Amino acid sequence: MNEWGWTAERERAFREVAEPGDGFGRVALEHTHLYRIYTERGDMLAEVAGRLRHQAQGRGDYPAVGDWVVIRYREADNRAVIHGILPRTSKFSRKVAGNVTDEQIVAANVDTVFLVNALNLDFNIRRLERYLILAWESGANPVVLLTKADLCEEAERREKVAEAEAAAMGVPVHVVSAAEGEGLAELAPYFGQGRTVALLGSSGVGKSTLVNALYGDAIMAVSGIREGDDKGRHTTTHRELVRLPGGGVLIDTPGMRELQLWHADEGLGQGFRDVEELAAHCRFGDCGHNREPGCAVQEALADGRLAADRYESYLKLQRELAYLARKEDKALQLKEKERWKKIHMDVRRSGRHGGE
Ligand SMILES: Nc1nc2c(ncn2[C@@H]2O[C@H](COP(=O)(O)OP(=O)(O)OP(=O)(O)O)[C@@H](O)[C@H]2O)c(=O)[nH]1
Ligand SMILES: [Zn+2]
Repeated sequence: MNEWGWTAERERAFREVAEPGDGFGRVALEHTHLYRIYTERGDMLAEVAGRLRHQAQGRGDYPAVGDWVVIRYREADNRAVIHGILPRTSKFSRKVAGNVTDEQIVAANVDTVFLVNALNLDFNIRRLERYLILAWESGANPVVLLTKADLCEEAERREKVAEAEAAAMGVPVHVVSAAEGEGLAELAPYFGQGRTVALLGSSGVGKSTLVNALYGDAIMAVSGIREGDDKGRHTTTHRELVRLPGGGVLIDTPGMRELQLWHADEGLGQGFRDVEELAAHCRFGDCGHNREPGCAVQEALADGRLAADRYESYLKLQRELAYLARKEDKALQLKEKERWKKIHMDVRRSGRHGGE
């Protein structure tokens, strides 16, 4: 299973919890109540054990694409039952739709996340900053991909690369053209044996085209068995985690396309290390960076070491995160209130029974 990302560290974690006869697998797809997983015995369907379901406190406690799970084989129907999830080395999560702030994992155990931006018209440095925050928060290593190089003049390209490098602060930046195959060879190191890569980027930046280019002609071999649908046409078997023919594992889930900033204070700090480092030099620990004397941020803004629009962007993201945190707080308070109401009712109900 090494080619799927199984490591000695995961083996140790598995040994700690596994019982004799247990196996392990990696989640490739989530259906409504079923998971498609890769195991030592091949590709199979798995369901979540009742106990795991009862212990789950939120959706984040359920398996997600990319997870390594502890399973028990069910010989009778060649399925498996998932009994546990091994510790995640990284995770991308989003809020569950609706009011209550619950976490849904959209991809787990990602080593490298490609932050995909197109070099033509929709290149946007502010969006890249958001992606970087998300990436730092996830625990995966970000890599910036600037796609559609063939649609961008040389001079403009250099300028955009410089902008991206400034925002990315040490994160590698690669220029590629999936259409012309340019720059793809540079990406090979991220697809070493068992290394997992996920893609993050808005619609139309060229993610699917890039995936196809990375697969090369082998896409059919990777997708595995062809299944006939009821109209008699042939479709490939859908998986959200697949192995590339040259090595490496690729995660491409729709959920990755709907990621929002959430619980990203740490990511914000890492994505804007320049601002945070300046702030650490302000005279006052609680400096609001407005008109306080000895404000290192204002000084840097004044002498141009910190660009005004970058600082604006930082403030905007900080406000956004604070807003989300307040919203979540409210949701939690409501949930707590509901819980107490229910306990109260249960107590009353049992009291009434007791009096009969
Ligand atoms: N010229 C050029 N066009 C490209 C390149 N990569 C993708 N495109 C085109 O850009 C359009 C969008 O590409 P997709 O690969 O579908 O983009 P995506 O990011 O997967 O979009 P979603 O599936 O909506 O998330 C398509 O018309 C592609 O042909 C490239 O390197 N050069
Ligand atoms: Zn300050």
